[in-house]
Amino acid sequence: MHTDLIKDSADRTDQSKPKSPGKKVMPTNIRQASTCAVIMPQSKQHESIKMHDKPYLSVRGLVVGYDDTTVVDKMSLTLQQGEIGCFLGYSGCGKTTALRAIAGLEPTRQGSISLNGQRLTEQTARTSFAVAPAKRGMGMVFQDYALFGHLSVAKNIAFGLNSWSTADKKARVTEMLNLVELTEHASKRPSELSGGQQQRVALARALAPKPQLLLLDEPFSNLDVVLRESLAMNVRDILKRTNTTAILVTHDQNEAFAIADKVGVMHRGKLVQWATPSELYHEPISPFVAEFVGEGAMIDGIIKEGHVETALGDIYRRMEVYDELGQPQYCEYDYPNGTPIKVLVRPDDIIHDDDSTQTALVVGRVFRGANYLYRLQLDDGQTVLSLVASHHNHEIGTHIGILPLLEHVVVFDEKEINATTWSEYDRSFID
Ligand SMILES: Nc1ncnc2c1ncn2[C@@H]1O[C@H](COP(=O)(O)OP(=O)(O)OP(=O)(O)O)[C@@H](O)[C@H]1O
Repeated sequence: MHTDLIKDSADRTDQSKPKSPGKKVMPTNIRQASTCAVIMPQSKQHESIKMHDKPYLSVRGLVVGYDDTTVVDKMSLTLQQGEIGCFLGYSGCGKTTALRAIAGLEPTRQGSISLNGQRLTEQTARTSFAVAPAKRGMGMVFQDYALFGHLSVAKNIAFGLNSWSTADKKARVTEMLNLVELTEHASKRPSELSGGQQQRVALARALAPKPQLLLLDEPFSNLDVVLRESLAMNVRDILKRTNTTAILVTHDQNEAFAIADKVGVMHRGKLVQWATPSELYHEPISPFVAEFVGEGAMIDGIIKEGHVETALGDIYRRMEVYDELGQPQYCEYDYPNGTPIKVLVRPDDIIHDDDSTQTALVVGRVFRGANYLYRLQLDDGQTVLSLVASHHNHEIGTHIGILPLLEHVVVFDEKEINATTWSEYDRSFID
């Protein structure tokens, strides 16, 4: 509903609308949604700004399946050169199949893939062709690294450089060893290295031939959980230094957020949302994404004139609206009074404040080192989460003061299919 194009002719350039979403100014002329231009989340806003930049990687309507089962269902995404993308989702949702299809290792049933201006595959009613995997200029890093156990680290890295001159090959291997900080281990066999070091050899081997696109399938899954996030940051650093465009598959959200510029949440073969980590967290497009990415709670709300009533208090609404150039505008939404909605409340939206008159009952807590994650019950029985510095140690069964900061919330309509990002009005204009 709200994410669709809404017809406008009236006054797209109305000067009464504030131009910055951060600026707390109430529009003098509150209007209905039907008089506004385009309503879309910020993720789409970025897309619209980049609309005219030709993407480096473009996947359009990709369908992949086995027998009569569709495993990847109309996947579309783009990446600019040097960007790192990631497929994130539960086991069996189709991440690896999508990656393998991009590599050309799985036949596609529909759709097209283009990389660096070259069409790699296209399956339509009229055309059907696919470039062979070896000719796609892609590198792959597998879950088990697939290193050659009988070859040294240096020879593993040189493996894909057969067509290079001896001098160029030597220089490239030296450069790669340096990049992944394994120079002193050049003559060792993979079995003499730690898991993290083996993973870096696999990365260096895949990067050595300068692939146009690097594909990484769960590259950290064999490693210590504690090390994964820092290794993911390390890999990101290497990819950024070499301006490598890459796609990674993982089911670990922290890993995805640590490494990727764009994360695609997959659910039952569909790419539900393709956006930056911050957009996924703050502007999830559906309740599935909201619940899958990050922690939080959905609480009930009801539309009333000028605000939304919730158990945490009233939220005064201002829906963010973007014109066709992606510039923020403001607009009233068109939910009628009395419409029930869901409001996404993240743990950082609920601030603990001993002086607040609003309180909630502590019904659970998890120690997280620097923080406690408290589960708090509101007066009407609904629960929310709150991140509180760990020196505030409150027992289960006690009441603590809370200050809800619902200045920027995501709401879902009653059918739970449409998300809208709202900012709060400055209440002083309304009181
Ligand atoms: N070669 C195959 N033949 C038939 N079905 C397959 C084949 N490969 C995968 N599948 C099925 O396709 C679905 C998606 O598999 P895929 O490996 O892409 O999922 P995934 O999201 O990568 O899972 P995981 O995180 O467990 O690796 C699964 O139901 C799987 O059983």
